[in-house]
Amino acid sequence: MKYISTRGAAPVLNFGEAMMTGLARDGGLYVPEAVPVMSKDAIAALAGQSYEETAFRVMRPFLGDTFGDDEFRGLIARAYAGFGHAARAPLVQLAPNHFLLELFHGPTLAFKDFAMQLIGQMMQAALEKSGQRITIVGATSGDTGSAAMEAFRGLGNVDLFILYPHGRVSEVQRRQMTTPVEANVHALAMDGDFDDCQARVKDMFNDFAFRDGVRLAGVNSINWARVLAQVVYYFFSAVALGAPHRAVSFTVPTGNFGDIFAGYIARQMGLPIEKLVIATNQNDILDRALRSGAYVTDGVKPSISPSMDIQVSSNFERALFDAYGRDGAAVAQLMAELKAGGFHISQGALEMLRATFASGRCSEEETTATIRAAHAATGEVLCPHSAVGVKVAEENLGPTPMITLATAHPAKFPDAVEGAMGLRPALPPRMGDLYSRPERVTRVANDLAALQALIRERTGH
Ligand SMILES: N[C@@H](CCOP(=O)(O)O)C(=O)O
Repeated sequence: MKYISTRGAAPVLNFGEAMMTGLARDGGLYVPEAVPVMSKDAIAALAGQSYEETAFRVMRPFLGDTFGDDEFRGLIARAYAGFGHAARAPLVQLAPNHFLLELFHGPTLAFKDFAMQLIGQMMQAALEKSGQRITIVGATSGDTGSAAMEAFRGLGNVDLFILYPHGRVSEVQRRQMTTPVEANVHALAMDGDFDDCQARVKDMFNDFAFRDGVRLAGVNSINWARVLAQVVYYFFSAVALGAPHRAVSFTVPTGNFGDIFAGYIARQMGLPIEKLVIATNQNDILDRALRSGAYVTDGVKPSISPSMDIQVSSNFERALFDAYGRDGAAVAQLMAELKAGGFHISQGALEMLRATFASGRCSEEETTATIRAAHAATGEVLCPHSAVGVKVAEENLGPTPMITLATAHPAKFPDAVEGAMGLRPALPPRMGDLYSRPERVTRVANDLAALQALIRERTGH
């Protein structure tokens, strides 16, 4: 299995190399040269299997010889052992044809744990073999950062730096990043919004002297391994509802486009997915782009679903690569135009995207109303991101079962949930002392050179 860049001008890599590389050296994102297809029988045989076994069978064809089978099974087992639900990703029924996939039973209470716990294991195994030490720099609007801290804290061969937008994540998210005591993890509160944080991370990857000097790696969904690990729960939930004999649709609360792109890969692998519905909050660039063809940034607006406060959705580049017939030069041109504010998607590419994705937007008031209504109707307490998904899913219900991804636990956003339904969701007992733990954070300016100096100093490079 080979991996190529969406901009067509970076070395072709194997899985292990792509995982440790993060962003391609031409600024693009790695994707498989060809997506392996699972036969109908192989999908049917996933029925009744554990989450771990499903992960093994779905991911194995993408790995080449990076890990042996027994080794990979061991990594998967360790990754999911700490989840707080025996099913790992339980399905809850909300309405006759509407299901919620609870992806918040991992250690940091967000869907990011599914991939981050596993790539933590995979990267650690790869580093033990190579004897290397790496520096991971990630950007977060709240959930990726906490999941990465949890997966990499205390590892001897990794220094982890997480950039988050100062004042724009929930208190629980912030404390999850600022309270780990291990010296190898660093929370950096940066001036600006998530797009600024993500842009500085990409700048660091595009500065080869810095990148090679600190041995830079990434754990955002620019890293293909992150996306791949998220493909698994599409299979797991769809099979539980009768795939491959019955098609399903998914609605995905979307910010950086990585989670829904994982659904797109599942569809390419042969999972019968009828519709993939993009659900956005008031930062609705993806919904606008799909409706009008204009992908134009408009400034990030803070919302009660902060993890989705994003305008530049990194993984949309992967979808564009396919929509433009895998023409790397065309994608590179679009990304250059994006730096200047935006671009227009060609008619052919737009038709391809619309054949796969639908979209919808949820305002702040609608998010609050959905939290309230879902609780009254079903007893389910939604986080604001999941509420965005449920509201948009309700507009897209039809004869095909709809699965909405519940991306985070409501207790990560207690103010928003309490504001909506008058009840303050409690953190699980194991996190009960989160509010009393001392915080450790460095305030940083949105300044590439200063950030690089700080990282060099702390890593000794
Ligand atoms: N919503 C994310 C933003 C980063 O996304 P990623 O999937 O590329 O890591 C967050 O919560 O940090």
